[in-house]
Amino acid sequence: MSDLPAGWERRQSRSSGKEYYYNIYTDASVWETPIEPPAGQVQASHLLVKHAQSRRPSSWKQEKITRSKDEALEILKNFRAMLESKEVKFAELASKESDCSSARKGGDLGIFGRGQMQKPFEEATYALQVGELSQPVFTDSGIHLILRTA
Ligand SMILES: O=C(N[C@H](Cc1nc2ccccc2[nH]1)C(=O)O)c1cc2ccccc2s1
Repeated sequence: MSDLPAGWERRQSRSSGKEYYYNIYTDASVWETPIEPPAGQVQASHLLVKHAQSRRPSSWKQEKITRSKDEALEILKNFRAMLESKEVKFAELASKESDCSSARKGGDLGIFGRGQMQKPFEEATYALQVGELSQPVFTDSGIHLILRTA
């Protein structure tokens, strides 16, 4: 049986009996078999809070984002406290609150290598251990919480 990347569990759907996969870090469930990223590549989920100075101050959540950068940081710090206290799971919170279109996938960005994401985001992700949640990370898109998942 192919072993799964760290953090993933194989489960059986009670309704369909089909096998699915559950990630213990994000609480995300997916049908497709998770794969280990190729050497030198990583996988991460994130929750993005945009602000008026974001490169694109608009999202699926809010057509015109007017909050200040300081307000965005306060909001994100509150989300981080909720995640740390296990009050809410990452995928659930990101799906409701992230200003990135990856919200519809619980914040999952998939596998990426160096040179693909904005530098502050890349550096922060590569510095995390698998399963670790970042401090707030600032990019031109806004302010992020990053959870490295592989
Ligand atoms: O750049 C994206 N979305 C932008 C916001 C954003 N800016 C980012 C900067 C670094 C990493 C993720 C980021 N997401 C938007 O919706 O305005 C991406 C969305 C998605 C969705 C699925 C997989 C990768 C990506 S990258």
